[in-house]
Amino acid sequence: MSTIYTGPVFEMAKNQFNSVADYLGIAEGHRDRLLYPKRAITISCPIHMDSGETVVFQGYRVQHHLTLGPTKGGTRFAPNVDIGEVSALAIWMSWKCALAGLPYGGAKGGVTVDTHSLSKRELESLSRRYMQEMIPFVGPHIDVMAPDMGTNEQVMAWFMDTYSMYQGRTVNEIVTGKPVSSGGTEGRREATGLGVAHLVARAMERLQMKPREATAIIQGFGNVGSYAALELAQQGVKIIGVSDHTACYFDRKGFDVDALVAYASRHGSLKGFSSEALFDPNQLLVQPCDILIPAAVERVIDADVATRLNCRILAEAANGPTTPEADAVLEHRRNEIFVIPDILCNSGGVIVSYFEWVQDLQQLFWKREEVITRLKGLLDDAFHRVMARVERDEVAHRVAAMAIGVDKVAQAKATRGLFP
Ligand SMILES: NC(=O)C1=CN([C@@H]2O[C@H](COP(=O)(O)OP(=O)(O)OC[C@H]3O[C@@H](n4cnc5c(N)ncnc54)[C@H](OP(=O)(O)O)[C@@H]3O)[C@@H](O)[C@H]2O)C=CC1
Ligand SMILES: O=C(O)CCC(=O)C(=O)O
Repeated sequence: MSTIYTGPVFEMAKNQFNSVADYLGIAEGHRDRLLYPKRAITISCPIHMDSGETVVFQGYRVQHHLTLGPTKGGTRFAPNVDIGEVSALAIWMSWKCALAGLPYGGAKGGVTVDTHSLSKRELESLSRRYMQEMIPFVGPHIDVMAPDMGTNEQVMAWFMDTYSMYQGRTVNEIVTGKPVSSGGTEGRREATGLGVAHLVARAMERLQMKPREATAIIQGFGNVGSYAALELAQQGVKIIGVSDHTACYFDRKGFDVDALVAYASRHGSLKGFSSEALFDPNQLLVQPCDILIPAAVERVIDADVATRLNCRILAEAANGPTTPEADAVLEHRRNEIFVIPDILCNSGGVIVSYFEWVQDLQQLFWKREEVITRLKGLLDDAFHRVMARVERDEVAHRVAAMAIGVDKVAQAKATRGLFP
């Protein structure tokens, strides 16, 4: 099939899917309908810049499948966003939601933009224009957006407000990851990082590792990386390496995570935090540690890096950090490195987004404790199902996790009449 879906990130999602389809015995003739997105929307967002000129930004939204309910997924504002990347991210959302047992298909959206170059007013204009252009294609029972790289609670509030003004009433349930004051839920801000740390704790239990003796390195110090660091530090794990786009630090003595978070929120990045601990970002992932957490962009662990990894647990907080070639290396190293695959590892975010959507639809709001208890329950359930499959079929952790997700979507399509 010739398609618009191209590029290295899409090829990765396709390659992973085909490996899982081989394992599940899905016939060739049924694969395209499971893999290729149902809808891909491309928009142009003309924005009046502070300079007086008008700049047109390209935006996307890809809705992967509609079999289990509305589609769900984040919106990414980043310089290299393209239709292939967004489609891969939407496909991964589908397997992630199905693995967690959420009544959603996957979606993802984005705008090709470097948000660091925008003023707050320009960012608001772009956010509002993006949602305005998407109004015909989204809805609380069609497609529900959320934050991803480069977007945050404020952007979600602008999305919600733009959609609500069009409807003439407040429609909280159109997006998740909103501020609590605008119909957001307690716990969503920290949900992804907290979920990562919770699953790392489960992995440590299985490996009989003690958190107070463990060290961690985290690449990416935004929403996910910073909350994962805070939660792991609470467990007693020593954070010995951190990085963002602007700086990279490594110190075997460990960092004061509260100080890192306070610095990053005051300065907008980690740049300037320390001059003694500055480190080469290209060497960070291969430093010796117990827990390695890529929490930034895709494809940072290729075959070469995988060969040189020096960790016991690889917790994939980012989407798609590990290439299929690296997976082949990790398969040989399966007794050395315990992988928590992305669609399991970072699923805490969409799980609490689901809770937010449910609360908004009911206009009945839960206490933080209830949100977190339910989150941990769903994460534990998914973790145990993945581990049971790994043990039963002796497959890699990623294959087991994806197989549960793909199988659920395939079964739903079959009962609705896709497969004869
Ligand atoms: N937010 C969520 O709820 C969820 C996010 N994810 C995934 O987690 C990852 C991070 O998302 P999120 O934390 O929300 O995004 P943010 O935009 O909040 O943070 C991204 C972080 O990654 C850093 N970064 C970007 N490029 C690089 C690089 N090449 N090397 C090192 N650091 C880099 C950024 O640095 P700087 O600020 O300097 O640019 C920033 O610290 C993404 O893969 C996302 O898809 C998955 C599930 C849910
Ligand atoms: O919270 C959500 O709905 C989606 C989060 C997301 O984009 C992701 O899990 O990759």
